[in-house]
Amino acid sequence: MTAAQESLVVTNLRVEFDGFVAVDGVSFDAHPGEVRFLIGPNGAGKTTCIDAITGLSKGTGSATLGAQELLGKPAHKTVRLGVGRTFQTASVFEELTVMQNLDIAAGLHRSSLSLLRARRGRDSAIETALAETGLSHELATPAGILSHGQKQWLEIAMLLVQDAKVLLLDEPVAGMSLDERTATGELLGRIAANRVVLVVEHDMDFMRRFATRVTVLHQGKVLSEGSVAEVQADPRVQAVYLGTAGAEPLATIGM
Ligand SMILES: Nc1ncnc2c1ncn2[C@@H]1O[C@H](COP(=O)(O)OP(=O)(O)OP(=O)(O)O)[C@@H](O)[C@H]1O
Repeated sequence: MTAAQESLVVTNLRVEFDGFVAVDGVSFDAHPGEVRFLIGPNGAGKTTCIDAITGLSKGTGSATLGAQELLGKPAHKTVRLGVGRTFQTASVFEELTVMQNLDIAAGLHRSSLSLLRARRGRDSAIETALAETGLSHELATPAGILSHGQKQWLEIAMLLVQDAKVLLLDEPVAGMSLDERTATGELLGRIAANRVVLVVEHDMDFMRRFATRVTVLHQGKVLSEGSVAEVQADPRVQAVYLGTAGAEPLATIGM
């Protein structure tokens, strides 16, 4: 796969819903080679940031991938520019096999009938995505009976097959076992080598283990940014996680 080494740069992003400012002047950047985390208590504006970047919500300010402005583009054009995302609930085709899901992602324009037939040859992007995500032994498995973790990995594999330059992952380890979380963290580290990987996550243990850089949002604004150690040591972050309903207690996040 040949994803370009372009960075995602978000500048002064603002999203308003009927007068309520959900994202208020947020700036951050994410580069290939790092596993970037966006954390914050419930309602901090994390998902809304991703929605704005991917064209699902209207935002002002700027979000660029290389020289391309993403804001204001419809969602399908953002996808074509190489920006892929996953949702908290995996959105795979449950009745189709792993291979058929990947075929669809690869945009191989086959008839419905041929999609239902076992395939002989596989293209190299699919081979690589299968190997990366550890799904090579599940080719013929209907996606609906994959484990929760495997469904998330299939979604990631679908983005890899599309050669996404940016992967925006919304709570990718929610509901996963500890082993699946570890496997996911290791997967993210591998695929981030030449792509932008931005993870929205509530799981603080996962964040501590796998984040290379973290932005903390609170009430629509950037509260803190830095390495895991830096944001954990930031008294403003500690105060938010101590005093905000819905946030995990400090003991859980190790602050
Ligand atoms: N379509 C919408 N219309 C109105 N308000 C919205 C809409 N989407 C989000 N919001 C509000 O914007 C704020 C930020 O929501 P968002 O989902 O981005 O937070 P979050 O940090 O992702 O939270 P969580 O961790 O709970 O998913 C919340 O107060 C939410 O209720």
